[in-house]
Amino acid sequence: MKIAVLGIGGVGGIVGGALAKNYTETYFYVRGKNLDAIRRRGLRVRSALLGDFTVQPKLASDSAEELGLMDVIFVSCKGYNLRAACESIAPMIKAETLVIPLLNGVIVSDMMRPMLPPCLLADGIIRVFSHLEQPGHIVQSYGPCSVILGMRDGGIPQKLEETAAIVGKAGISTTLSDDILADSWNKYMMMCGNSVLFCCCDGPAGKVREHPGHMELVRAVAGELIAVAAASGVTMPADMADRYTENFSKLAPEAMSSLYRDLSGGKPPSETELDHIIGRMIELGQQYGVPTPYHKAAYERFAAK
Ligand SMILES: NC(=O)C1=CN([C@@H]2O[C@H](COP(=O)(O)OP(=O)(O)OC[C@H]3O[C@@H](n4cnc5c(N)ncnc54)[C@H](OP(=O)(O)O)[C@@H]3O)[C@@H](O)[C@H]2O)C=CC1
Ligand SMILES: CC(C)(CO)C(=O)C(=O)O
Repeated sequence: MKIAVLGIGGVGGIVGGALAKNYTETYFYVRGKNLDAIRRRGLRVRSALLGDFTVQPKLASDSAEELGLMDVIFVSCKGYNLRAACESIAPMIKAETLVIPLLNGVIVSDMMRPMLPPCLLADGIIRVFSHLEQPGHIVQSYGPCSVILGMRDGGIPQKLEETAAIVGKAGISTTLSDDILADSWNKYMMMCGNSVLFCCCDGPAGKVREHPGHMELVRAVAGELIAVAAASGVTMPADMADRYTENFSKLAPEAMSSLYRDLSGGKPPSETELDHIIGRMIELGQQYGVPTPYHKAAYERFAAK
């Protein structure tokens, strides 16, 4: 099976690096200085989980035509690049190609379906902290790296099973899920909910917790997510709001999400995942007639900057 990874940044770099080291039919869709560096010196990975190594994939290219048709494509760009990324990989897709987004967000496959030619489209959820240190150099300095893969309809096609086995053998703990909708909402709840809280209070977890009445705020944000999930047909566990509130109370005071880090660091909102993460929740709320006032407040606080 030919497996391509689009976007050799924090996520694509660790997944692509692990694959290239362990699986010969690995291809990178990568561009710019990153492509130049990988062509010259290979991809250097410094990972708390996988160790330090340098690898060359079978081929690294910014040309879909040169890479050719693929059996599997992991998509690991940021949300604001998703449409362009889907257009870029179209020539690599045949009807049997399995496309797996690893982006944050909720059921990203729903967003991608109209952007792609007919293909098998899965959802992927990755838990990792990794980044592109400099062109051709990926760092995962601490923590685990795990992936959950599944199809929106709950089925597990053979190609997904084979892909999970290959990623697992490459050292990344990989689970197949027959309820990826619930898994996706579960991670989104944390990523989106936390980002809303950081944005509303304009600070990390410690600053949110300094606010009098912050417990009510945390519960209200969780409530919006749970209500929209329910309206879309996904029932979260009955104690979800309690679990979410408890987990938030345990975050390190300096904890923040990548979205809030980007926004508070002054990146233009269009170069962050504000629309992809918080904007999407507002859209889903509108679609299902569920009010999302805290998501709107967080969004508006940064959208106009
Ligand atoms: N980093 C992490 O620890 C985690 C990230 N995530 C999520 O994973 C997703 C990816 O994040 P992350 O890896 O950090 O992002 P990065 O910005 O580090 O990497 C994204 C890469 O995609 C490349 N890219 C974008 N569009 C294209 C394209 N059309 N063709 C080729 N390459 C392209 C970018 O290249 P270029 O610079 O040329 O645009 C960049 O190298 C996000 O949704 C994020 O929220 C989820 C869990 C953890
Ligand atoms: C949830 C977390 C912190 C790590 O997976 C993340 O995805 C992010 O902040 O972008």
